[in-house]
Amino acid sequence: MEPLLLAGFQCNELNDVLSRLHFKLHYINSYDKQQIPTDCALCLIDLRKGSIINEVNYLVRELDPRVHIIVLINKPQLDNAEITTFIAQFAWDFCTSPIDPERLAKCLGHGMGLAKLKQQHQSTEPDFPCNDPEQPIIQSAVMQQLFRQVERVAPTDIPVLIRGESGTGKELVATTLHQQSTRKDGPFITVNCGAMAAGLVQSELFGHEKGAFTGATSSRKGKIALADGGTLFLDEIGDLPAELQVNLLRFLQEGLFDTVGGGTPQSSDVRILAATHVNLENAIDQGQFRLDLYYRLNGITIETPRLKDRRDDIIGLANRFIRVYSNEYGLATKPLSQSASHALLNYPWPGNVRELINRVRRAVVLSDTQQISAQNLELASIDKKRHIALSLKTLKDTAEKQALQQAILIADGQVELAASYLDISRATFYRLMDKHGLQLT
Ligand SMILES: Nc1ncnc2c1ncn2[C@@H]1O[C@H](COP(=O)(O)OP(=O)(O)OP(=O)(O)O)[C@@H](O)[C@H]1O
Repeated sequence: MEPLLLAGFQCNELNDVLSRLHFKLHYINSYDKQQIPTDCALCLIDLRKGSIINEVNYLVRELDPRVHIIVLINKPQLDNAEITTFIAQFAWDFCTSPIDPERLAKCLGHGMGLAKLKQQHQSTEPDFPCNDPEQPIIQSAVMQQLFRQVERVAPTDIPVLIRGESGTGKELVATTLHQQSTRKDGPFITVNCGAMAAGLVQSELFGHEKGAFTGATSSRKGKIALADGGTLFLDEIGDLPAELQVNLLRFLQEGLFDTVGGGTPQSSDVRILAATHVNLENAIDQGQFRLDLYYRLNGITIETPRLKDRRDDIIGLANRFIRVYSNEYGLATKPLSQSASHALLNYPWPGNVRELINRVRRAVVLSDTQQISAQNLELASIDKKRHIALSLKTLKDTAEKQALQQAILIADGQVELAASYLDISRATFYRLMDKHGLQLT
């Protein structure tokens, strides 16, 4: 029987549902590591009293990152930023009061089954589902959804605008669109509109004839002509100079373009994909990007999410890159330590997947123990800082709660008097009682 970890339970209301499930119930009331069964795959946390949020923040850090967490809350708590942040960061699912026993039972059964499957699979294969180093890691629901969209759009010739922060995988999406299209045997040509020298952009994109300018000793094909029969990927499209925006627009409208110094319009059969990390609508408002070009490029939009918004991909990606760089440098492939996994999952990743790659590559080279540690990833101090901040907050909250309890006791349950002992108003006293889930007995 699998242990179901239950945290924060203070009432018997759910005993019926829980007894129907064939799990070994394991209640914990303090949040230290010793109490957590090592083989638990599912954890149900009752946050309806709200006051244990700091403690459960500790708890989840002690859990194996593959443990599924299900949270119970009251509907109004959806307005509480601390609680919604916790749910967004850690929960696999949540149920709101009044709890529907059928829904909860299904949720627990499903959560346990899936978590067990993941644990079994990942213990033999760290970066399920994708073992092939050429294939993207798509374990999060949001990336699975994105790649389903890619699959549907790829076989069409509709232009696609890929938007997302730097390092989120825009180029990866573009290459996948090409590989899954009918043009896959044709060329895939990338133009980085931000990286081309201003004077050469025109010739890079459209090509030039012999003698078109000083130094043009022979004629040369541009990227548009080179992409004939395949895909042209215009990266950082927001950086394309205004003059070239006009020429590109003409090509997109008429299929024709002029080489530099050439007299006869040329044609090329290409599918256009474009990517941007800047907000093109703002660029349009500021007169830096043409609205008509925007419409031409934006047949379909695909948004690549930030890494911090797809936590389920982080461990799979890290394992992938550990393997890639261990092979590249001829080193043993090491697993991530528990603290390294937690640090990876808690870090905000401003540089997205590219930053993850850099940290893992460094860690692979620097690690001199059996496992890759948070220190090797240069995330140890960040993790510690969070611990200190959390413990300070927990200490403050605990002291506050104790002071309230003592004041109620000494004042014999008279709120006015208890509030005056603590030098706070009656309203504040009630608010704090609510925060800590205290009641007058
Ligand atoms: N899901 C994924 N699976 C495997 N590798 C990934 C994934 N997403 C991104 N990467 C890798 O991360 C790196 C950065 O991705 P990519 O270059 O596609 O990002 P980008 O959004 O185009 O970045 P930029 O805007 O800086 O050009 C690449 O090496 C890419 O292969």
